[in-house]
Amino acid sequence: MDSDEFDGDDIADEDFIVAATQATTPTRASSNPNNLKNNRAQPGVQVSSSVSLDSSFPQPQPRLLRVHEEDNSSGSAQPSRARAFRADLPPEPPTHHELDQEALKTWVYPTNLGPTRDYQFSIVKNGLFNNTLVALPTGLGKTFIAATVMLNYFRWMKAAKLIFVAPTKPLVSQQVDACFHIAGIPRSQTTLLTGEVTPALRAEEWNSKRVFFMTPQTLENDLSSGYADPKSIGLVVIDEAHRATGNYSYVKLVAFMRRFSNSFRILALTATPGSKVDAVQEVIDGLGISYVEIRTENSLDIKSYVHQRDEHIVLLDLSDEIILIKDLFSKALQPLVDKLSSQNAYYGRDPMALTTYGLVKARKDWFAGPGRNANQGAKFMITAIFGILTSCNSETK
Ligand SMILES: Nc1ncnc2c1ncn2[C@@H]1O[C@H](COP(=O)(O)OP(=O)(O)OP(=O)(O)O)[C@@H](O)[C@H]1O
Repeated sequence: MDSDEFDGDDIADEDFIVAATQATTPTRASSNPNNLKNNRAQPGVQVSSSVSLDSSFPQPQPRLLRVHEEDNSSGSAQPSRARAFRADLPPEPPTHHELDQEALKTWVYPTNLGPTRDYQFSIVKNGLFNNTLVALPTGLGKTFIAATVMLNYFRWMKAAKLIFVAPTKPLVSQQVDACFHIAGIPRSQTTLLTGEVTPALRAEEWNSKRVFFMTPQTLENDLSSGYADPKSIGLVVIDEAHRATGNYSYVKLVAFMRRFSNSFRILALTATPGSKVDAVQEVIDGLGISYVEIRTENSLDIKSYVHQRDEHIVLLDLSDEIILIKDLFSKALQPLVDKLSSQNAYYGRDPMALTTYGLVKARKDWFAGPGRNANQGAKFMITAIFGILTSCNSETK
């Protein structure tokens, strides 16, 4: 997991908590889109004995707990936190996805990694029924959590597509592995779609497969070029979700999907949610998050799983090639940065010192201040420049 946070500050654990608790989660209907039978204010859960999945699942079977959702108000393993006035909302229309009514009665939880960890169980439980942002320090099993949520949506939905997106191919491959080995999602139903896959094969895969592992850019392309039908998507798992700000693909693809469908679940995962309220809020707003699960290394329920780190910092000089690339990048971006500066929209002059958060904030400030009375042309230009610099900035970090 890389550590590119918004402003390059070291993030203090207290800041995580303060930022996440001060950020607000929207309660609009779209944050809770599926209206699955289980998609109501969270009832208590009961854990029955271990059972295996139905016979359509491949061997070797993962060991699973089968959990029955029951309408009881007692016995909840975890007290439900702020259920944000959901009862005040009008009933949601039923989902258009075809559901397996029998499978909907339970959700399953793999136990083949070892004893159940309470924090993972609780995060999975909430992630299944809410559009959730999970902030969990590195190495504590986000991959497992994602695989388990994917497994349940795979069972519940008969034909809907389930998508895992991560910014790099290695992160995508790690999840493919977990879905096969931990969750036992059938290999025949999954595909890893990189940019190199030919258009003909892409169309074929979108027609025949159910579980997709991709980078956000490839998903964005497939949605806009019509290979992927946004209405067919039932779950999107977003890794490295702290990137979901500004013009980054994550935000664009979720916005695009919501134009066609409100009936898909979002599970967003990150180890570095951002230390500022605004930054976390932007991720929440950008993805339509309705629930936040946040842990730091000091959280009581994860403390015993956090290993002491032995850190040796080795500073390496940049290679000549990297220095040349940085130089060229900097020269290419300089005119844009100068333009912003001449419009009083950004005060820094060094393209390599830009930060995503700084750009987002400067854009907001400009529109609220100097740019408020600017003509339409100037507004378009400033928006375009901020857009280009934000996406280039993600690449240079
Ligand atoms: N419940 C569990 N029991 C035993 N081992 C586990 C459990 N959950 C996760 N692990 C193991 O912990 C290790 C780290 O898990 P994983 O890679 O999912 O963490 P992560 O939070 O995704 O890390 P990163 O932030 O680096 O992506 C893996 O070897 C995984 O098998």
